[in-house]
Amino acid sequence: MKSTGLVTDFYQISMTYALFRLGRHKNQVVFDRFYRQNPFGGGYTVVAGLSHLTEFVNNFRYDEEDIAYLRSLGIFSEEFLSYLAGFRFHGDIYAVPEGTVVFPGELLLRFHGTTAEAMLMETGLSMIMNHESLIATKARRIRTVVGSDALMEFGLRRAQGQSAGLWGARSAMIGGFNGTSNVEAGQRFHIPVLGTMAHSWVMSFDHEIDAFREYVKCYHENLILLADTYNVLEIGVPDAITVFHELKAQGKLPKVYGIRIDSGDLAYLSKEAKRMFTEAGLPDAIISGSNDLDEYLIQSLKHQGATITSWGVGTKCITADGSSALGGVFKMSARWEDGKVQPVMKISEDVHKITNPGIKEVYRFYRKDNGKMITDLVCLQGEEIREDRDVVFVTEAAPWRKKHLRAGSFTVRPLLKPLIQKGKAVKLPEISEIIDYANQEMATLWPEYTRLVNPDIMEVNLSCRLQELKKEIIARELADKHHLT
Ligand SMILES: Nc1ncnc2c1ncn2[C@@H]1O[C@H](COP(=O)(O)OP(=O)(O)OP(=O)(O)O)[C@@H](O)[C@H]1O
Ligand SMILES: O=P(O)(O)OC[C@H]1O[C@H](OP(=O)(O)OP(=O)(O)O)[C@H](O)[C@@H]1O
Ligand SMILES: O=C(O)c1cccnc1
Repeated sequence: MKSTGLVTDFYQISMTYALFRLGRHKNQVVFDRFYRQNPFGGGYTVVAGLSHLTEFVNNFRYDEEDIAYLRSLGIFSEEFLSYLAGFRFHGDIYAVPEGTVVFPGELLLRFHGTTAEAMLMETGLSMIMNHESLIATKARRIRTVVGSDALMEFGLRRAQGQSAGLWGARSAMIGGFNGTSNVEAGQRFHIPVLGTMAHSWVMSFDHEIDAFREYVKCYHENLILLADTYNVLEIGVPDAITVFHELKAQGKLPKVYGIRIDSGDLAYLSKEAKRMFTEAGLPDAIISGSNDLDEYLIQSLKHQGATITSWGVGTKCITADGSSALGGVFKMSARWEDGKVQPVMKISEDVHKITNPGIKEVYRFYRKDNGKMITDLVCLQGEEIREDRDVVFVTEAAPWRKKHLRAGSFTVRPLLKPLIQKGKAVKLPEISEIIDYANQEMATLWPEYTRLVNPDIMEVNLSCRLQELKKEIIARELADKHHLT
């Protein structure tokens, strides 16, 4: 596999070089990954990207041609270039598993390594997780409105590049799609490849009915005929009915058969088509719909009584229409000084940009009686969280607001799991397990958090000890700044 060492921003390499010259590149640090705002104005984000991330880390090295290119810039010493030539990640990464539903401000990934490792790898790590989590989230929004209908990912032709199409298709599966038209994704990730037929097939014949007849001679299952090349209700549906009657007479009508409508008024056309199929004795015919669909259009079509139960979604999912990026960030939270760990934080004029210091864990609380999610807690490593003790959450911005959980009324689990240990990736779950887990995760959220517009936002709590540590660091920094000590 190609090396990924150059998949970074130039400043990461120039800073690493400067640290190298100072002899500080091997200092140990901890970085946190989190995001500040849900995409699409929604109530959550779905984590995706860890499989790609482990590939990225495994291949993070500088090959001869990478070194030759860096040498050609005429900036770096030979000593530094030979350090890069031997560079490998030896640290640890803990991450919230793919398919987990997460919220703004909470810790999603904790990176332990040298300063050089953190700097060189930050950009690629963020790029992968921001992209794939964004697509998984868009897909999940679409899944929440289609219910149990079939959902096909059709976006490759409109994806922003091959890699976005490939990894986007995998992310869409984590977000709840049933399969993809992207054949490379089927091969790489063992996910179902699905599809119907294009106008080019119908237009390769003089008459639409010939195109349908030849297709059903060749294929005997999943016979979804594209019915809108000429006129859905006057030509497409009658032709499909004729062909399905012919198959029925031969005892060859499969379980899955029907039409796809890709233009016009999808509500009206699908209702009429369903009526025509039913009157023709084909009530099981599936009506599939596509054409620039997204979660809002599908919701509207359902409200209009559309009879579509199989949805093809391309452009709007693969390009994450409505939110061009997930703004996940990667910030230092601790560093080692003279063998001792020092919590650090970014103090900003903009209160939203203040970070949380120290080595932290994140816990999720569920109601014991119905399994629904209650809240999340970010705390310092070593804080004891137990199901047999009461827990009190204190709102950071309004300390008079307290929420009590009685011992025995909740279950709790840590969200971060080891992803890379001493530079080696742990075995990740199969995609089918990730998909099952993602579906279970969503089921723990009340619908108030999953509605498309103005959803409730799950509160992420900071433990009292973490809040204290933050206050201490801020007070110390401000005192230093104003020479008060
Ligand atoms: N009943 C409906 N209510 C709301 N929007 C609909 C309805 N039916 C279709 N749409 C959506 O309206 C948009 C425009 O549909 P239209 O058939 O005009 O598409 P088009 O892109 O012009 O057609 P074509 O794909 O043939 O070029 C599409 O996104 C389509 O999914
Ligand atoms: O609409 P999307 O959600 O992106 O789904 C994928 C689209 O790709 C195909 O269209 P094609 O490229 O043939 O062009 P068309 O829009 O003219 O049908 C297909 O017929 C869908 O309309
Ligand atoms: O299989 C299909 O129907 C399909 C595939 C890609 C794009 N549009 C439709």
